[in-house]
Amino acid sequence: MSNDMNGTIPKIDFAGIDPAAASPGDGDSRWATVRAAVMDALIEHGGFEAVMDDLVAPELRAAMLATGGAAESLFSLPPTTKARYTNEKPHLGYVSSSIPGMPYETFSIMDPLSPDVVPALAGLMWPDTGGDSSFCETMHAYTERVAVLEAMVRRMVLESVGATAEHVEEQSKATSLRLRISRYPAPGGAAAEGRVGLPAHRDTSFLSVLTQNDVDGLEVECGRGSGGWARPALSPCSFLILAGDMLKVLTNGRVYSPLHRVVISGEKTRYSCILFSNPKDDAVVRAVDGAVDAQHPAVYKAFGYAEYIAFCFTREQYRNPNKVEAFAAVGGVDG
Ligand SMILES: O=C(O)CCC(=O)C(=O)O
Ligand SMILES: [Fe+2]
Repeated sequence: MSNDMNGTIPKIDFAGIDPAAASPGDGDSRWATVRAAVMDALIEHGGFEAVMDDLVAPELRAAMLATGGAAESLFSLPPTTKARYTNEKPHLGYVSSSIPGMPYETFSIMDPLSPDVVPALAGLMWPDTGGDSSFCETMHAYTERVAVLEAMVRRMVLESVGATAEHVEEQSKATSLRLRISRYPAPGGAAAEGRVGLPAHRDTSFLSVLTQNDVDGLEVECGRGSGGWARPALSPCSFLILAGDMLKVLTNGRVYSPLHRVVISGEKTRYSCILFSNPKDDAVVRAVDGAVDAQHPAVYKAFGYAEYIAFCFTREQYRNPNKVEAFAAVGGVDG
């Protein structure tokens, strides 16, 4: 697709980190080592591949993403059925791309761990059976496991910029999760070079944790835009972590929010599953106290997340790759 595909992003092994430990604490040297690697990767590239063998059991992963799994069963429904999953917000619910040559479809599910949310989706999709219980169980179990990794990485970042345990806790309460499941049909021989499945953009989230079936496609800019593009080949036990614009704000600009895109080639349909963490709509987003000092003056003004999202969806801003700078940079746009 691009002539600049020579980038790489770091791979970080989470072995030895116990996600069940309520309080890994500063005395835990393995935690501190992984935390330092996470922070370096997010500062340098805004993303990394997390390898965590025991986070999601192979059967659960297959039930979600393999042939016949929850993602495939959802997208196999007739278009009129899928279209029932609507939301008044433009980025939520079921969306199919209206761009010719880009037959991408996605379900964006707000608060996927709230007990009624996935059953409500299943009830709309399979009204005759009142919702499919194995679908609901798979979606819930999968999201719960990936959320453990998301919370760990967010905590590592916050600790790295001086947040106290209370602040980490407070920040968690102001965070909501969104699950996005997407399908990118195989272009087949017609697109030997690859077809853009999703144009380059930055995520508005704190963090995005991505898994996929066995079809690669995600490309990430490296080195804060100066290191070429990487196309990580994800293994079944790896998770691609990307920082979004809101994490950049929390860390007072230290963490980078990389451009990324999806480019599809080959004969096999790609399914991806992304867990996003975002500020709640009524949250005020501002840098963590410890991230602002004499050496690091505030880069962004504090702002309401709902106002920011409304700004992102205006016609003028929709394609702007530097929305957070346009909205909240101290002293105007500074890139
Ligand atoms: O589906 C993917 O691989 C990436 C999608 C993405 O970047 C997004 O939904 O924000
Ligand atoms: Fe994205």
